[in-house]
Amino acid sequence: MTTSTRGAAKTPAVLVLEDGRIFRGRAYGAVGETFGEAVFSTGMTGYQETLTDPSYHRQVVVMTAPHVGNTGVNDEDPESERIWVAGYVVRDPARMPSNWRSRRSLDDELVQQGVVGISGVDTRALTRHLRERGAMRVGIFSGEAVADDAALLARVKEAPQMVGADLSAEVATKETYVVPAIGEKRFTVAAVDLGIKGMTPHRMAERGIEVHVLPATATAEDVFAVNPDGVFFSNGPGDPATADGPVAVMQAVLARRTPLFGICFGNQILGRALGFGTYKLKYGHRGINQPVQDRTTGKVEVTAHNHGFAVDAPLDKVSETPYGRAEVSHVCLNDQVVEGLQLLDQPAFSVQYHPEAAAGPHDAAYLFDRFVSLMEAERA
Ligand SMILES: NC(=O)CC[C@H](N)C(=O)O
Repeated sequence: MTTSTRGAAKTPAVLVLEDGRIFRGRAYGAVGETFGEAVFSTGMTGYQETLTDPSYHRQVVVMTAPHVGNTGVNDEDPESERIWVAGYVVRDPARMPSNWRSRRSLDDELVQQGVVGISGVDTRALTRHLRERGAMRVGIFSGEAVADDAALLARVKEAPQMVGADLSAEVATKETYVVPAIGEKRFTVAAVDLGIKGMTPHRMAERGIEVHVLPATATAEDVFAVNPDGVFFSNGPGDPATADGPVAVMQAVLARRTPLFGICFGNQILGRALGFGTYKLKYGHRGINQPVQDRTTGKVEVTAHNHGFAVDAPLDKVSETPYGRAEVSHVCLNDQVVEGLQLLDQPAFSVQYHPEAAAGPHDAAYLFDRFVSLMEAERA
């Protein structure tokens, strides 16, 4: 591994997809090797939020925006304590970052955190390949890790798959912590951390909520011990089909009829708790300009997404579930994928996308207000 970005920029690197397609470029960030699921993000801004989103654990992120790193790295925008992406693929890294908040270059930050990346890749061709063939395993190799292509391909094929991956406990807090309400405290929420982003409790705190963030392994007793007005299930990495523990906790919350809100992985958990299945999308939704319709109001919002799986629920009818009637409340207008669920007989709902908007448009901020309204109604 090198700490000299200047040196790394000259180090050859190779990206090997599991179907044998190979892209050559130069080392970006740390020199070495890494493996993960290759996914692409179409966000033109917000690379710090992307890199530090725990939902990207074990994924190698390909940026479709051609210039990355232009605004450097600041201390305000990270969504967690560290970079979580397994690897980073860019076309043309900034040679000279410039922004009033910038503290260091993205290249240096990747080196410091040991994140292996590659630059100089035709990210448009790579993205088209992933759109056609679907998300798949990938390896990035630079420096001494470079070997003959067949040997590298064999190693990529040995890497773990995303289907069946149970990853929340690897990224979530080990200890409960409290994010205090900003201003007057109005509600207490128990938030089950499956890979939570920092902006999520912040958006609740802004609304007078004291947020108790609990580990992914929290039991229903742990959740109720907080005496919550509402319960929240966060975003997170991995395959929702493996999340039996959080599904059981959510079912206990539904049985008590405590107001409930879920984001992303939390939406998938609600789907499973209601008896729906989940499935892997061909190449997922990752970006900050995805059009979603709120079917309860008819309004279309532009939203931030990061999901590779989705809930399999009927779009055209109300479903009977063990917890009363449920319906699909939000749908993605690009591909009709389920983007939200709501119960009709009790205060519970979730969305597959990111109303905390870090990074992303703020169109969906009203969902935090909807959660507050459910808690208000329960109290009235
Ligand atoms: N951001 C998330 O919560 C992602 C959820 C899940 N890991 C998926 O890929 O669909």
